Amino acid sequence: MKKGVLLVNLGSPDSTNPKDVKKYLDEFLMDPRVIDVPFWFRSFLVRGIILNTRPKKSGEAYQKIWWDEGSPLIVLSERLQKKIQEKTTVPVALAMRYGSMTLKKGLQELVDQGVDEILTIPLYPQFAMATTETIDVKVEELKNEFFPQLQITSLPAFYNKPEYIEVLSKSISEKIENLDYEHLLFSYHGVPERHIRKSDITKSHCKIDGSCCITDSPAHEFCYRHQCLKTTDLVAKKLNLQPGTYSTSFQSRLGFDPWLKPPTDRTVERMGLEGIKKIAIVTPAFVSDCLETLEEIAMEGQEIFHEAGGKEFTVIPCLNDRDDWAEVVTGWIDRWRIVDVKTAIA
Ligand SMILES: C=CC1=C(C)c2cc3[nH]c(cc4nc(cc5[nH]c(cc1n2)c(C)c5CCC(=O)O)C(CCC(=O)O)=C4C)c(C)c3C=C
Ligand SMILES: [Fe+2]
Ligand SMILES: [Fe+2]
Repeated sequence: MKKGVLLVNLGSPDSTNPKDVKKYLDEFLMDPRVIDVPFWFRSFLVRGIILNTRPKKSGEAYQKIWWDEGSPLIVLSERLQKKIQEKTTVPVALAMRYGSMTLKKGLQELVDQGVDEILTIPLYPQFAMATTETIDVKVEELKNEFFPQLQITSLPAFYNKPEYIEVLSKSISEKIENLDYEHLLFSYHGVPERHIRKSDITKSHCKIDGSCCITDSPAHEFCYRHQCLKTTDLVAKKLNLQPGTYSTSFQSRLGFDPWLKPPTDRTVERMGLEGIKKIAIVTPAFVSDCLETLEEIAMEGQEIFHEAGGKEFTVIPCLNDRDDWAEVVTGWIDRWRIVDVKTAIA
């Protein structure tokens, strides 16, 4: 069998034009694993309310971060794919869960190169319904409909893998080692609390309180909150961060349901109001810099901090196409090529 790899990231609109943003947001927000309510209600919320105003606002936000080559998330993912391809003999393609760089095209690209066994690598460190699960489900649908001959496996979330923690920690220490910061904030993309309960395979563990995510349970394999807290904890141990000098928050809330807490914007504001002058912020739910890091954190977050009295706001870049990160992913691919997926990421 000939093996190939499909890297998968979230996707971006084709341009910052509100028409393109609307098309992209429609596909994204109509995904039942992103807005997980019955179809009629999702349709009413997304097509009847959100898409009337959001595309213009989001288009303006995208304009602030857009590069000459296109969306940062896409360009950075392409650079990573090229670097990995230079390091391995296995064909490596790239696709997005939403937008024009579809999963179908990515799978087809590998099939055209004679590949019949594929490892998909969702470029998300932590499992969530709205990240890893939606990719796995869509790939399965496409396999059943168009590529029944393919054997496909998915790389599980790597939130706690030593080689990932090592490069993430290194990327942070490079930025903060000579920095006189007072607090390091780990800001993860938020999800509605309901998503966490739905993903609880034990149906009894997740209380979304101070204890469940640090009490051993099989639920953790699919608990986004546990996995975010664990990533923070492992990095803190690696960097020898002292208690009280770092914390975790969740950004990008949308809608009125309860989302994971504490929210990043309120946390940053509170720190400024409490007299903290210098903070550093890292965004480990994102492997590539994107709207959520370049605009929501580096621009909006910084403004909120300054308005609340803060002075220095240092944003740590995502792993993007760092050489050591490309090496780590290539290591997983090569171990999968020689043995299997469990060994690859053991
Ligand atoms: C109900 C809404 C959303 C959920 C749940 C959600 C989860 C989620 N998203 C990411 C990663 C990214 N999200 C990005 C943009 C973005 N996210 C939402 C909504 C939800 N995300 C919206 C509406 C948008 C679009 C922008 C906007 O209008 O504000 C991006 C950036 C994409 C880019 O082109 O740069 C990323 C990346 C994760 C990891 C996640 C769950 C863990
Ligand atoms: Fe999102
Ligand atoms: Fe939990």
